[in-house]
Amino acid sequence: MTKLSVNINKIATLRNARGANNPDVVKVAMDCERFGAQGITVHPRPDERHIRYQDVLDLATVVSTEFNIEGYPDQRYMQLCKEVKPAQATLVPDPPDAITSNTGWDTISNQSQLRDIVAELQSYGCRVSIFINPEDKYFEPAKLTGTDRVELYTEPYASLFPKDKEKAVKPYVEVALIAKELGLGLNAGHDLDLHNLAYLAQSIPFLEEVSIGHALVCDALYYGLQNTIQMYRRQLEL
Ligand SMILES: CC(=O)[C@@H](O)[C@H](O)COP(=O)(O)O
Ligand SMILES: NCC(=O)COP(=O)(O)O
Repeated sequence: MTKLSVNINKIATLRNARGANNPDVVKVAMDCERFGAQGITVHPRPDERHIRYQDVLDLATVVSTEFNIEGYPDQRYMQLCKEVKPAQATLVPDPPDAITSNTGWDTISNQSQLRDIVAELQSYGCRVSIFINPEDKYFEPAKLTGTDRVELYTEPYASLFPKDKEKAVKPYVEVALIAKELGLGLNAGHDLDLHNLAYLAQSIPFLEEVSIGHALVCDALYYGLQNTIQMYRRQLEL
């Protein structure tokens, strides 16, 4: 069964809008777990516009499910992972000014850099996942970095899904089979929501984890956080 990791970046965005501590991201993370989240994901960015580095340290003391820290592996990210030792470190190639993640790694030209980073993170006890586009050429080079998993960048799937879901999922199913053959674990994320999630999970039955933030937090405005998490969990159980 595919696990649901809730990305709480957008909770921090809301908190930061007023400068005080409402909503409290630590409390929300604990509540997400109580409501059924099987992991908590954060993606601190250098400008700390949502999750702050201190939040990550605070969350590390309370998260009892799987803690997943995403980010570009600069010095600060590596130091954070060394200190926190999250269950999973997800490497994302975002430049510092990216509004949100918009592509996966070129694992061909960055292979030796990634190999060193993966080895360092694994030496801290982290499982490592590399954010990757659904293009077959990136998978063997990803395997050669020593990474444990890859996370499929699902924005292209999500944007095509309303028009043609079969066409949208096809490249993902193809690369998922390559990943499986190579012995790479498989995660997915970005722009997944209540409409497109079940079809992806059913099309790739060995998908291990999805991380979902933006749409889930938007849905929580209408359905409440507890209901929403349960609704997402049910999509993964269909
Ligand atoms: C890797 C990925 O797809 C997510 O981490 C996404 O980048 C969330 O980050 P933001 O919340 O900053 O958009
Ligand atoms: N890794 C993807 C993630 O954590 C959440 O992405 P989104 O649901 O906020 O687009």
